[in-house]
Amino acid sequence: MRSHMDTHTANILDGKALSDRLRGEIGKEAAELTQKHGRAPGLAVIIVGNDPASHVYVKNKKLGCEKAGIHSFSHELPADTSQQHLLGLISELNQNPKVDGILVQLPAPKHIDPETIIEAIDPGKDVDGFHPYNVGRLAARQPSLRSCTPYGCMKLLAETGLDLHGMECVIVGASNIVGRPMALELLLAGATVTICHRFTENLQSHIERAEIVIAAAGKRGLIKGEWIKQGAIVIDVGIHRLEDGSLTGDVEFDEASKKAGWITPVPGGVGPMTITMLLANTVQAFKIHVGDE
Ligand SMILES: Nc1nc(=O)c2c([nH]1)NC[C@@H]1CN(c3ccc(C(=O)N[C@@H](CCC(=O)O)C(=O)O)cc3)C=[N+]21
Ligand SMILES: [Mg+2]
Repeated sequence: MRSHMDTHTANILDGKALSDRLRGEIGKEAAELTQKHGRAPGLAVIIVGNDPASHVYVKNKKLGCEKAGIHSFSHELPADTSQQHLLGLISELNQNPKVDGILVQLPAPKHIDPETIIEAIDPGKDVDGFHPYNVGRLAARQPSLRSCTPYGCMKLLAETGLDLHGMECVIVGASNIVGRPMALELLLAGATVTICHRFTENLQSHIERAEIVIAAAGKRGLIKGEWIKQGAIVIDVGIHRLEDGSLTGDVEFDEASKKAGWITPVPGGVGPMTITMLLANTVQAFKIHVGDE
């Protein structure tokens, strides 16, 4: 394999292939645990409203569960579901011994406060890793359930075989669900971390010195290919649907590929890994609940 410094066309970090491999391992472990404990790991998925894109994601999560031998419990609620009703359902699922993981698909309708919902989930069942308890565990270097997208990005980075200690990492985007936990993951791995966000001045100057770029701004084509440092690793968390139905990311892929040593495609990069880590977290939550940890 080529080293990360001498290429002119980037190596592809194939999230689909890595997902297939990891889901095979997760499925094997789920089968062993089902045999040993007499029940399968269970994931409850709640979706409020009828956003078509959200329904596609939820369908893919349920399909992923099925294939990995994880039982999925589906709760599809109308858009006018009250926050109180949703909190009642979460409380029931928190008590349900067959449910190891609870996921409330976001975004929820405007009359529902996502922070209140996330905090209502038992941290031991928070397979999204969004609860402040789980974010705090990661911040304190004692990770428990880790946020799926950053966790998936760490698995992709591990595929390069490179030691992350002392690497210059630049994250673009400071959201609760990607940028911030991503910084905590990279810090835990020994990297030097910069988070850029909407108030950052001269984004280009930060990208130009980055050995690892994590693009999670949610702005199509924000990261210009010519900014990328020769040989850098580029992880594109962005996902944008174009008018012709195709998907693209936050990075100018073709141009960036000429500079990067490694790059994730969109689709087929971070997206499948997010669902894979959700399945991994559900198996981990099961082990926590049955005391098999
Ligand atoms: N509570 C919660 N947890 C989430 O993890 C969560 C969420 N809410 N809300 C929405 C975002 C988005 N998300 C994605 C998952 C998989 C792909 C994925 O598999 N993408 C495929 C393409 C899929 C397609 O064709 O549309 C790919 O990149 O190859 C993308 C995005 C999880 N999210
Ligand atoms: Mg952001």
